[in-house]
This record gives sequence, structure tokens and C-alpha cells, in this order.
Amino acid sequence: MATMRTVSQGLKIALVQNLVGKNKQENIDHSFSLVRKARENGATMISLPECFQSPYGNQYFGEYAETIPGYTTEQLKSLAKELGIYLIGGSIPERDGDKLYNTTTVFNPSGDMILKFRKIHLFDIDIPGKITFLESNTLSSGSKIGYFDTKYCRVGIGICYDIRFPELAMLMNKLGCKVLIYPGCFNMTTGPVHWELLIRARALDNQCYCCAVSQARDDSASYVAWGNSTVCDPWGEVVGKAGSKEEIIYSDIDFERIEMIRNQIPIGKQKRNDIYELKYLS
Ligand SMILES: NC(=O)CC(=O)C(=O)O
Repeated sequence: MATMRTVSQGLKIALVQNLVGKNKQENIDHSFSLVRKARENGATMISLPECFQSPYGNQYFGEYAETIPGYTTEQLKSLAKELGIYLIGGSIPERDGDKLYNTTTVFNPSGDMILKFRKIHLFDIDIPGKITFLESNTLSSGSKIGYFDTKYCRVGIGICYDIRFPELAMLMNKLGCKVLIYPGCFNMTTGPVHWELLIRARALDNQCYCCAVSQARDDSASYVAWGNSTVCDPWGEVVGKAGSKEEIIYSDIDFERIEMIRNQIPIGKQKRNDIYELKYLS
């Protein structure tokens, strides 16, 4: 810790946009070196992207899949404890019996696994001439909402395609989440128009911080990631944004700003639950 430059007293989030190749161990080692760098720069909560140790694609999920707990999550656990951070382990393909899931794990500064969340909405799309992807060909979908408590606030988690479902984010807001984090991996068709718009929309309609963290772009990959990891504040403004290459972005979370905006435009209190209501079934 002697090398640390600025140690934030508050919640400083870092999004690590790592380049993912085909060697799992190299992906783990390299992304962890970026997490260490983010910690040196004062981050107290650090997130990796969707499939941070595996290329994204149906042909890869089975090969890179592990049980949880398992090899990769044990490494995440040690790293969170060593650095004393909240660590969101992007996602990894998870094997459970004969099923595969796309799963995020979260560790607290003591190294305890405080959340295991499986991607709920699978990425099944068909845009002729552009991209056809059927994640449900290999993966099963999760059935539980994901959030965890930190000493700063409650944080909600979704994985990539989950960001397209506003109801999920609204439920996380209803459960008290002030920050939403989506490890993701949009592509060159959906990314340019939808990625930032969705992040800003989820931030604005829940008046919270919304972060989405992508793999860096590799033009030679079978699935080319859009990159552009982004943090948006509760006013709907982008306060941190990466380009397409490997990069770490940082954002200080301002809880007074959340409260100020919620008081100025009190949509939370103006909801007409007599007309529409979101129910959370545990
Ligand atoms: N990896 C994904 O789930 C991609 C996605 O959601 C998209 O819309 O693109």
C-alpha cells in the first residue's frame, strides 16, 4: 500500500476495461494487474467486465466454464482481500451440474463472497446481415435479482442484456440501490446507438449512478466488443467514459447529489402505485 497515491474516503468506482484473449490464465493475470493499478489510484470498488477471463461467444462458454466457488473465484476472493476492496468479478461462464450460466460474483474487502448473480435475460437477438446471437443455445438464465450491501450504499447488479429491461433496474431502485453496475459486452451493431443511451436511461429513470463495464475491443475476435465503459450520474450525464481500447475509468460517487436530484425532481414520491406497481418476489 506504500505506492498508493490517493486513498478515497468515499466510494470511488473503477471500471476495468481489459482486453480478453484466448488464454484464461493470461486474462486473469492481466486483468488483475489492472485491478491493482486501479487500487493504487484510490478506487474502493472495482468492476471487471462480462466474461473477463473468457472470450465472449457460445463456442467458448463450455470450455472456460468453472464451478463457483472454483479456480477463478478463489483468485478474485484473494485479490479483494489483499487489496481491501469491493471487487465485482465481471462475469465468468459458470458450470452447475449439466447447466451453464453467465455469472457475476462480488467480494468484500475481507474476501467474503457477498453475491453470486446469474444473468437473467439472455442475449438472443437476430438482426439479419448484422448479428445473430442465441446465448440460450448454451446458457441457462438466472432467476434472482442481484444486489449487495457495502459500507457506502446498496449496489444493484445486472449483466449486459439485463440493462435493456427497465423493470429490473426499477426493482433494484425500489430495494434501495443507489448505484447500478452492469458488466457487459455490447458489440459493433448494438453498441454505437444503444449502449450509452441505455446507461443514461437507467441512471435517469432511477436517479442513481449507473455504470457499465465492457471488454476492450479486439477487431480480430469473433465477437467484437464495443468497449466504451461508462459511468452516468443521477442527472443522466456521462461522468466517465472509456474509448475502445484497454483503459480504466474512475468515478467518485456523490451521495448528496443523488439526494439533491431526488428532491428536486421527486419522481420516486410521485409514482402512481395505484395504477402500476412493481412486485418483488424473493
Ligand atoms: N452480451 C450481451 O448481452 C450483448 C447485449 O446485451 C447487446 O444488446 O448487445
